[in-house]
Amino acid sequence: MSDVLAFADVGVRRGGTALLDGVDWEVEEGQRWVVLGPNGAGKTTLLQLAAGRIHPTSGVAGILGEVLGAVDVFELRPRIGLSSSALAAQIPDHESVRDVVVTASYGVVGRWRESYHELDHARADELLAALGAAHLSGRTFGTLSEGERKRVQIARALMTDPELMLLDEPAAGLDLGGREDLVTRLGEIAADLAAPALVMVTHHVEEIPPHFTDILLLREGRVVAQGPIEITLTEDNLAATFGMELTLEQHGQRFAARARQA
Ligand SMILES: Nc1ncnc2c1ncn2[C@@H]1O[C@H](COP(=O)(O)OP(=O)(O)OP(=O)(O)O)[C@@H](O)[C@H]1O
Repeated sequence: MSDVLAFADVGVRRGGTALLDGVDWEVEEGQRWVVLGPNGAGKTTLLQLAAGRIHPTSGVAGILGEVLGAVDVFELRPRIGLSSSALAAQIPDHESVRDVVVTASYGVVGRWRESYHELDHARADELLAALGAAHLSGRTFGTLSEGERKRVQIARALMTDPELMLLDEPAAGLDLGGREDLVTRLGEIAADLAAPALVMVTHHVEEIPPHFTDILLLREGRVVAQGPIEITLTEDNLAATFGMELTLEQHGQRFAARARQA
């Protein structure tokens, strides 16, 4: 198995602040990782590194067999799917949903719109259907609900057939039905052996989809614990991550946590 991500003693500093410190992390093909931690823990910073969008201040960050700093990131980025609200904010409101998805491949192959092959459109339709968004393909992005936008963003991130898929808080801002729908669909993607390695950032154990394999718990820029979910996601590790006593329940492949009552 080859490494998708190989971070060794990685740190990111801004001014006098350590956003990440001493992070060792390896993600292998076929793995589906959750990165869990409180606000400000450094989760988005970690994902930005994994996406090749920032460089470490210290340590070595390996991505898809290349080393950040010694590789042309513009060649690396198309191999990585990224879905985040910051990227979604750049999508024009008037763009049709089908174009939002199909244009993901424009930047990769650098072709003009006119020459886009019917296969690209078929792939976009297939991905929208897999995300339960086929009926939205003719709508403009600006008219979609938050939940619909999230599904379209994920279809877009999968369009280039990436080797690594990064999801930054995909369920943030969704109502209960929207969250459950998205978590179920992410579980289906995670169960698909042909799917890329996945890394999903979240604040909530309730949002961990079925079939995710591993978890990295982050607090104040440092790794609290990491490894297979079944042995790493414990009440003690959650308490150390969030700084409070928590009870953890497991229902099948789903989790729920709340404050421990006195
Ligand atoms: N350019 C910067 N200069 C100084 N501090 C920064 C900078 N960028 C981020 N930070 C700080 O680094 C910390 C980690 O930020 P990051 O966005 O990675 O956390 P996060 O875990 O994703 O948080 P959230 O869950 O709230 O989105 C935060 O305290 C943030 O304020």
